[in-house]
Amino acid sequence: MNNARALFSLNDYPVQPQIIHAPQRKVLSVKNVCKSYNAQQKVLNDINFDLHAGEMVGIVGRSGAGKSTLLHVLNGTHTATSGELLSYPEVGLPRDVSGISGRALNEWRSECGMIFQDFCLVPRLDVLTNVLLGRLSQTSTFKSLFKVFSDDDRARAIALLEWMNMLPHALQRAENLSGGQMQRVAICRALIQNPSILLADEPVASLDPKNTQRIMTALREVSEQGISVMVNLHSIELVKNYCTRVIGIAQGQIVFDGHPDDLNPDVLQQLYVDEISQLH
Ligand SMILES: Nc1ncnc2c1ncn2[C@@H]1O[C@H](COP(=O)(O)OP(=O)(O)OP(=O)(O)O)[C@@H](O)[C@H]1O
Repeated sequence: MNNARALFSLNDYPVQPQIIHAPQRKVLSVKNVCKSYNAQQKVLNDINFDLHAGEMVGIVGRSGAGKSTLLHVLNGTHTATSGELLSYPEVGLPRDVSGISGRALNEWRSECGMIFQDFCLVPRLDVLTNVLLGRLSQTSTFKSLFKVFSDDDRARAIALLEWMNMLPHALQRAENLSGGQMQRVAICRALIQNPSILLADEPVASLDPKNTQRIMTALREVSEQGISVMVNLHSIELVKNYCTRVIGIAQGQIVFDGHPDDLNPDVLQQLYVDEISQLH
């Protein structure tokens, strides 16, 4: 069991953030990935990077640059038009997870968990059940039909909710939560799948400063436990405060990949050139 898999185990609870020093194990290699939704536009154009355990990577770029598309392609919700996504398991050989389907794709989506912009919670179900739904891909069809979850799953869901200060809301319907609370539940649901990679698509887009800080701190704690976190952000300040690495995308291409401290005015100009020129 690696650090990521040990995360939030009941024995270790409460979580003690563990500082992990580079270099870390490679978990994913993105090679020459392109994505087009139609013949007119290449939304992702020759994307290449390696992802390592425990990294907290901010993805930045102007609206429409391709940030969401990148996360969807990594998680398999959208299929890459070309290129490879090499997943490096703890044991065994790397395998290309682009273009997989069926059960293999479900397994990959558990391994590479995603928090979607609209949370994707089931409004009429309570918070605890919403978190447990994250276990469905690892539960038999019969059990998932009747929402039968093991005691271990329940205990883990409760531990995650407690970590996120959401336990008092466990029996409340998801539809009655605030945006920040929904985001916290969505994080718990992604984590109950024991991912080695966690993708978050603009998780603080509509949150107030307190909830923003809470969510970003939680994501950083997750990364400190050895899970690779990739998070789409519109705030350079948040990238500098929370991320260990930043990937800048402009028109579907990576134009910067490095430490947040190295984001200089030239890079920012390149990333946000259209938005800046529109202000003048
Ligand atoms: N499902 C889709 N079908 C067709 N085009 C799409 C689809 N999803 C995104 N696009 C287009 O791909 C481009 C990149 O969109 P994407 O959502 O990845 O950008 P983004 O950088 O995440 O933007 P934002 O910051 O506004 O969320 C845009 O031109 C968008 O219109």
